[in-house]
Amino acid sequence: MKRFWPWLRILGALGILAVLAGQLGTQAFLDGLREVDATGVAAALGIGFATTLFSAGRWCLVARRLSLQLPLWSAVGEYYRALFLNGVLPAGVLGDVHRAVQHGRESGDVLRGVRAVVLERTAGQIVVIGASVAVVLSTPSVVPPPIDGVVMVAGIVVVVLALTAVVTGMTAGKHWIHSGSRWRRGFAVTLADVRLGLLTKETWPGVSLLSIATLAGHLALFVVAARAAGVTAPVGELLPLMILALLAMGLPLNIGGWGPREGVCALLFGAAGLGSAQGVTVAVVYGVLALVASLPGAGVLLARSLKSHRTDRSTPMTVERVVETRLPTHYGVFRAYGYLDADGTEQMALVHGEIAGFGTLARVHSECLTGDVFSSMHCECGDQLAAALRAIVEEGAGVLVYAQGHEGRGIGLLAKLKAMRLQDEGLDTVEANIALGLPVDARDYRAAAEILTDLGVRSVRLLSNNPTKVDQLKLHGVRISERVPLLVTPNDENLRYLRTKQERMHHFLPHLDLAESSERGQGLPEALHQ
Ligand SMILES: Nc1nc2c(ncn2[C@@H]2O[C@H](COP(=O)(O)OP(=O)(O)OP(=O)(O)O)[C@@H](O)[C@H]2O)c(=O)[nH]1
Ligand SMILES: [Zn+2]
Repeated sequence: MKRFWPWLRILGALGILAVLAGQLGTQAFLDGLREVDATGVAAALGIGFATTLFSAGRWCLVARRLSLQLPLWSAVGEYYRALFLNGVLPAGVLGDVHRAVQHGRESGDVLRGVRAVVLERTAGQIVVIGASVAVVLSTPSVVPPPIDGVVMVAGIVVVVLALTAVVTGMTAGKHWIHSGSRWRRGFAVTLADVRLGLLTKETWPGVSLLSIATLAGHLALFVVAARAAGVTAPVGELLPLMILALLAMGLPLNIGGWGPREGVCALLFGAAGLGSAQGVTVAVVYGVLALVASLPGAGVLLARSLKSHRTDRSTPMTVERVVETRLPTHYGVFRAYGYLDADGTEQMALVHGEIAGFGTLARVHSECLTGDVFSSMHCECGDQLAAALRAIVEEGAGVLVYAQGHEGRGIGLLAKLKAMRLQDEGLDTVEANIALGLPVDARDYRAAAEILTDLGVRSVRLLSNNPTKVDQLKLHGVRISERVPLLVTPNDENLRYLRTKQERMHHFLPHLDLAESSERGQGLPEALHQ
């Protein structure tokens, strides 16, 4: 079924267009294509910019609430590219799928990235459905059956789903967040994201306003299309028809929005006495203008592919592989690779099993003498090192790069010890570095990135909770297909330190919240431990 669905959509859209062409002749379509002039193109680009800005703003609001970084201008670029791809590729959603997965990968959390896009698009659809219900209730005379019925059913479905989400979120969701079952926990996390992304007072007013502004932009483009097609009816008379046409574009049976829109316009314009053929012409002009409005997306697509082509060209390596030897450990047997980096620092990587070039499970572990060797409870490095080696062996293959020169987040061992003393006196881990006149994080990831490349790793599933580490490795050309959490149980000694990492350095440490809300001493769900 999955394989046939895209073809079914295309066949559905083509079917609607063919029926319309059969009944009304192809003239209405040809008229539509002919009516687009320079003024129409300029209006489309201007309105398109405004609607893209509003939609991208909505995406930023939702994504940031889900703790994903997303600067507005990069969101605008991605949105443009998605609109263009939605318009030119079959199925009408591939651009959005690409945007969601890409952003999720860049943020190190694919599922969250996808949820952010689904939520912001859903918010837009809910506003269109709400406006359509308002049309049916206020001017039922312009909505012939079966369109009125379909709109009301859509409205009821939205209300029921929203109520179900709220009620389940307040009941099962609350308990399932602690469940041992991955599926239940996934469901609870999704519900929590729906609440965070759309329903809290920090998001819903902004998301609603931006969705209404986006809808207003689409309607303005429709009015431009109607005027270009020679329709002189007052805007007030046209708006209800256009709202319903926009709703139809959300139906799955379309190609880049084409198909249902033309069908619904033919029906509605016919019922309003404006002529079915005229309706199809308006819909076709709208389709062409919408495609024009998305054209900057083609520019973004080109610019991004040129950029990735450039970064793909290999830059000279600064690390030198010096030695390779077998290293049996308590966790399993590894191959140890010794390198010298550009500063002459000795580096080492451990490889287990046959690593695939893509999606390799990898850990870039910053050296921590106190944690890794002496099992210090001030930080969680030692436990993470053990958990990472265990996870790699369990996986059957993977890499651990032990990054020397990263001690104390790059400030060195003695400075770290001083920072730890300041923390005993009450400063937090960030304030302590600042008080010493040192950077909060001075780590350089170039050598680690080059070692991964040298070992033939093309993309990694990175064991880390640190978004900056993800960004830094990407900056040095490492492709990160997924960020895999590496959570270890906190103890009384490091809870405050971990909280600071969560709050001030934006590390993803959701288990701290779970630990706090679960009964004291009960610990964490076992599955959270790697
Ligand atoms: N300056 C300073 N460095 C510390 C402190 N505690 C641990 N470190 C160092 O922090 C480095 C680890 O960085 P973290 O920020 O804890 O974690 P991370 O490696 O960036 O993130 P993960 O990949 O999630 O483990 C190690 O090199 C430790 O030596 C501290 O209190 N002050
Ligand atoms: Zn440490």
